[in-house]
Amino acid sequence: MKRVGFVGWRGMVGSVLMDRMRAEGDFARIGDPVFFTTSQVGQPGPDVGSGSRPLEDAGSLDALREMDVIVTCQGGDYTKSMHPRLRAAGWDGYWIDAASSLRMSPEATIILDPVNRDLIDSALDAGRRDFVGGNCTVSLMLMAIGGLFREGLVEWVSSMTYQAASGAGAKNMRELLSQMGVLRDSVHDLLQDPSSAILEIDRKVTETLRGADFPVASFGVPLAGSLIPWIDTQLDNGQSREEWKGQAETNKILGLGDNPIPIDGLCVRVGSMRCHSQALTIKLARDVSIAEIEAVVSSANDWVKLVPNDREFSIRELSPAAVTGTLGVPVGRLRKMNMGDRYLAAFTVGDQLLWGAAEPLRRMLAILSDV
Ligand SMILES: NC(=O)C1=CN([C@@H]2O[C@H](COP(=O)(O)OP(=O)(O)OC[C@H]3O[C@@H](n4cnc5c(N)ncnc54)[C@H](OP(=O)(O)O)[C@@H]3O)[C@@H](O)[C@H]2O)C=CC1
Ligand SMILES: N[C@@H](CC(=O)OP(=O)(O)O)C(=O)O
Repeated sequence: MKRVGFVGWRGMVGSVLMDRMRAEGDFARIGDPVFFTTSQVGQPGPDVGSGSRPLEDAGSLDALREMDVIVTCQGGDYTKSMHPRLRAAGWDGYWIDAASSLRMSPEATIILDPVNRDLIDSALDAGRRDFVGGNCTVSLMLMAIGGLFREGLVEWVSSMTYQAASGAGAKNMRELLSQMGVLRDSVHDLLQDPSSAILEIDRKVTETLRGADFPVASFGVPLAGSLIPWIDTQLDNGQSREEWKGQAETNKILGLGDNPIPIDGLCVRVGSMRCHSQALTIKLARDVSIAEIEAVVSSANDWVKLVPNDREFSIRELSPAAVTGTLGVPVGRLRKMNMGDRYLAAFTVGDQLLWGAAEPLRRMLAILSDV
């Protein structure tokens, strides 16, 4: 792997990717990293160990065609604009992408190597060149309960999500914090006074939340002190696109094309910064003991972490506050439900910028270094 081009490296997902690559010493394995930009051509690029060079033009087919591998975190519009033209021009390098645009293309493989390394290897053997990170919610769910799928224990899954502001972008993370600040400021004086009436505080907060001045430019509606029960666009069947991805991408990642496992649920945005959480209802293919389920879940990969179904462990270890910024994917609240012995409850949390976005890309690049 000689020349690796990075596009979108200074965005939110790209920055997480760069941090992880630095932390793992990945740049030392890349002969010649080349950094591109859509807006800062010629400005100094990052120094990843061999000095800074001017940024190249991410819109230049000629410059991109020089690359053996292109890693892009620039977004779907960029992919739609550049990828077909590069391929049409005969470029046969590897394209590693964080955006969703190419995911369901028959030519593309969705990458989550702790779960589907076999599919990735088969795709490489077959000469495939497009490798795309999965939707964050899907990847995190599979990192958590991939063992149950692997053992054929899943008949269907319903995933109810609690998704972080980061999934909507950097501006949205800022807006969430601004909203929190505005709410707090609106009752600053009342909060100083321990004897003030809580219903008066609540009334003021609600008034602020609904006020014309409340900062909602990015989300369109309040998120702090509220939630948003819709993520991504609206489909004709009543699902949101985020909900549609659950079944479509999971089955593609697992290579279950002809025999898809039903997966559905409601996706909800909550006031978490960068961790997505999911409450799962899993219909088991057969009645299996909780001890067996725990063994299967916890042995699936190096990052899944079983949290005992115990109050103290759950509130301390199974939350965005505990997980944010880490690669661990805790799974807990594992218990059989009132509906019957084949109905399993689970709760899982994961950092959506790490396993949900940057980490599968980083690892794909590492796999290519060994090809
Ligand atoms: N956010 C998420 O959770 C996930 C996102 N993705 C995919 O990744 C894509 C990129 O997402 P994300 O990283 O959130 O996008 P960002 O908006 O953070 O970054 C995208 C690009 O915006 C440009 N940019 C303009 N101003 C700035 C600035 N002040 N700081 C940094 N970059 C700036 C940069 O391009 P340039 O240098 O060329 O100007 C950058 O590469 C998404 O479109 C999506 O397809 C995938 C999984 C999860
Ligand atoms: N849609 C996700 C983030 C994301 O970028 O997803 P995708 O990579 O599937 O477009 C969210 O809002 O939380």
